[in-house]
Amino acid sequence: MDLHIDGVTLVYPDGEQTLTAVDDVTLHVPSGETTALLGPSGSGKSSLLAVAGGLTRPTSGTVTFGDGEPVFTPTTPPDDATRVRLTRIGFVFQQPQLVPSLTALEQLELLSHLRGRKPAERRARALELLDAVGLAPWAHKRPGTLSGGQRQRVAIARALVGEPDVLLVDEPTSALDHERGTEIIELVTSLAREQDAAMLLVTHDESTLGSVHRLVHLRDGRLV
Ligand SMILES: Nc1ncnc2c1ncn2[C@@H]1O[C@H](COP(=O)(O)OP(=O)(O)OP(=O)(O)O)[C@@H](O)[C@H]1O
Repeated sequence: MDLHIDGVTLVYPDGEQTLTAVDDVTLHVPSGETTALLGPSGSGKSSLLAVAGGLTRPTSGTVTFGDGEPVFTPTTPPDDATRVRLTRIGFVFQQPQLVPSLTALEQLELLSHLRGRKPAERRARALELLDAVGLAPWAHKRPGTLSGGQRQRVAIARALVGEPDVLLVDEPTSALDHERGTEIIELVTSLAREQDAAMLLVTHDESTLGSVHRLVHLRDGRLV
């Protein structure tokens, strides 16, 4: 489903003053495509992703999926935002943020459970995705015995397990070497395309971006 960010501004309180982290950004990511968001440190990339994912309410502007009503606005109640996050958005963060005591398979099954899937469906879907990210042989391993790249693959599979409309990915390769980083970006872009999810990817590293559809640059909170 398409992701529409329309006229989004995010202002943080900053002592006596305010700081405009995102300044009137309008961005459209078509279903099945990946847009990479580049820009120097502090330019507002993570802030824009937080608004797109309903983690932070915009000060003004809206976020809409497909041609429905806006899902995130300055007045969206927190419970509504939580429900949209759980059912329609997949997140991949810089650190995989896996549960240490759960196996790769269980990490995915837990999320499916939270999304209300039936047990038999959960297992089949989790195994299918672990296979898609090349981790079928590691399905019963816990995060402590996986490599950094393998852990990030589990996080990608987990983000996709609920068939999200929108996939939001923040610097997924910062803990990996260049070759692993390129592989991870290619993998997540191709899975998003297969599932018809609109994907917004934040990164510093332009050299890993051969597989994305569009690059946009942010500077001082504005698209340039
Ligand atoms: N919770 C917050 N409260 C106040 N100011 C914030 C908050 N989060 C971020 N900022 C400020 O907003 C601006 C944009 O930060 P943001 O983290 O979005 O940038 P970024 O482009 O993602 O940076 P990086 O590449 O270093 O992660 C910065 O000036 C930052 O200091």
